[in-house]
Amino acid sequence: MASLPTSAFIGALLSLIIYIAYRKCRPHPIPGIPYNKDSANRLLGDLPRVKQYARETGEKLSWFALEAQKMNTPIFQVFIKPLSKPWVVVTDSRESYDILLRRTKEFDRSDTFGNIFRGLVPDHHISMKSVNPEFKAHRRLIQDLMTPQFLNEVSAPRLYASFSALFDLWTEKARLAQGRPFIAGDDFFAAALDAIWGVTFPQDLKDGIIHARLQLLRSLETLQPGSLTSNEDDAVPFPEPPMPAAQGAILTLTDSLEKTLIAPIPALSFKLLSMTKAMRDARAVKEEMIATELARGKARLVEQANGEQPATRCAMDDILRREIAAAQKQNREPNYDTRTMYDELFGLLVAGHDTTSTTATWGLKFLSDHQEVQAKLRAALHANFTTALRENRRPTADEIAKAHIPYLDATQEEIIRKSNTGSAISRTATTDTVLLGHHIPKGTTVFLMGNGPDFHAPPVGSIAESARSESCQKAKGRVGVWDAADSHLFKPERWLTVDAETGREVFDSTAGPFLTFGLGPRGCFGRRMAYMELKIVFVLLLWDFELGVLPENVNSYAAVDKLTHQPRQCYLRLRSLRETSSATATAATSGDS
Ligand code: HEM
Repeated sequence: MASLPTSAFIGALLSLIIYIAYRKCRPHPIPGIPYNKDSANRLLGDLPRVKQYARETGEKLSWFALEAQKMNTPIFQVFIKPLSKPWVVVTDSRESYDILLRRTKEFDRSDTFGNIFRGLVPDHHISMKSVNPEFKAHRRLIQDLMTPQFLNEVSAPRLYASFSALFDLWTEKARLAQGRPFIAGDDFFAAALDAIWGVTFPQDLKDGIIHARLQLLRSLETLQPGSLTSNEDDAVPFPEPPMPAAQGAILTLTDSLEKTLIAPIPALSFKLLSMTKAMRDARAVKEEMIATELARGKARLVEQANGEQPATRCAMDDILRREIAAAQKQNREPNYDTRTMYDELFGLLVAGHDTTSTTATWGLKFLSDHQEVQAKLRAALHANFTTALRENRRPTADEIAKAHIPYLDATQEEIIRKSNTGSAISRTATTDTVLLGHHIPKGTTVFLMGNGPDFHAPPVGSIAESARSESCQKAKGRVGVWDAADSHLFKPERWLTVDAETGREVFDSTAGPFLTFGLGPRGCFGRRMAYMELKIVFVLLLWDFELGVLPENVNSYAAVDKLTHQPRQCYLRLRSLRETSSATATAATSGDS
């Protein structure tokens, strides 16, 4: 047994070791940048506060915006990852634009953002640094997918067909619901998945989720007894066919991505998550689906090269053709069954459906709540698509693509701005640098918030012009600023101005800042497709329906931060405006399967 002085010595030594370990492990603030003092004294830093906020609200990223307001500063630091550098948060649009557009040598794809995807799609370019030669090779593989030719010839017809099918489904729902509200968000997510699936693989629309839902509803004369209550504000439940296995797998896998967003050790959390049966099954289904599609694609390309089939076009076939061309140039055999192929293809499905559908579902809510915007936009559409109106049909994909309607552009941009689908963009400092006069050590993650001060709320704090970088000072005035009194409101008119020469109302894309797609060389790759998709959606939606005012109990603006910032509730109360039967109109206008 140790004598008393020895025990005291061991106790003191242990206390010292614990104290040194605590000093080492607790957050180490970057000098000069504001932070929460209590958090700096906690081993887990700000993490417990964010987690509590997330438990209470379902949101994570709005916590950062609120923190800026509480501290009244456009730059501060938070301690989210134990044993790691603090994250620096910026809520100033000029500085954020400067980092994303002009300081790309100092700031690259962030490790935090990359880690979200690294577990699920380790070989997708989204998690790679821009200086990685692999990044450029991956981008070359998919570069054609956002060209006007691919978008107009391949994407547009498929997007048009998928959303026409969705609106056919909603015509049936409107008929059966008899003026009552119903859940619309889930249908929209399904339609967006059908759409990007059909752009990526040569999938028949009839194998999609919406077609199955439509078939089921068309077979119903009326709903089950009890579905329609006497209260016209009660939401109507609709029966749903089972989710096809492959699409179900994609949804399970997409949902898993959000779990690593604020995990202390993202790789470990993803590993643990991957061990669950649901994830193992989903991954197996996804791998088999892509393997089957790749095998069919290869066979198709051989037949096409032999002149046995006309050339098909979908994203996968384009990517395969690119790989063949690259292999020929490098005098090697083409590599089809690579992780790169699997991950880039899967990445299109994930990045291409969750984001657009989140944005559009917010749009459904804004339009339902702003009857005046809806009426004005519908009038603008009727004034523009006069032939379609006269012929009592939907505008075609081609007519929509060619239309220039300032109020449509303005409404769409305002939906994108207000949706906050991507609420924050992050970058990692690739070198020691300076931000708003503060030293930023190499390796620090910087969060550029697009959801609070300066974007949707009055700016906070004040910034001396001399504290800004030279490039930021030079770019002053290139993008407008929002009126602090109404930046929180949904107001499409903020994007309109009068052309001094013609006196006409025009859309001004630089009227003010938003970060929904990120910006710069690592901004959203699919932005053009997203714009095309949203344009088709909002034209067809307002052509086909009047979106009624919703009862309060199904019209909350509460959100949940998953991979995107999604509304918790997305209901619609629809009145069909189409005089012809949906089936006839679709056949006449889509010109697609
Ligand atoms: C409204 C729809 C969309 C929104 C709001 C959105 C938002 C974003 C955001 C915020 C980023 C990160 C940007 C940054 O760090 O600066 C991103 C990246 C990306 N998005 Fe989108 N996106 C949308 C649609 C799409 C579509 C349709 C596709 C493809 C079919 C797509 C593919 C990608 C890819 C591949 C990246 C990674 C780019 C890179 O790492 O360089 N996105 N998107």
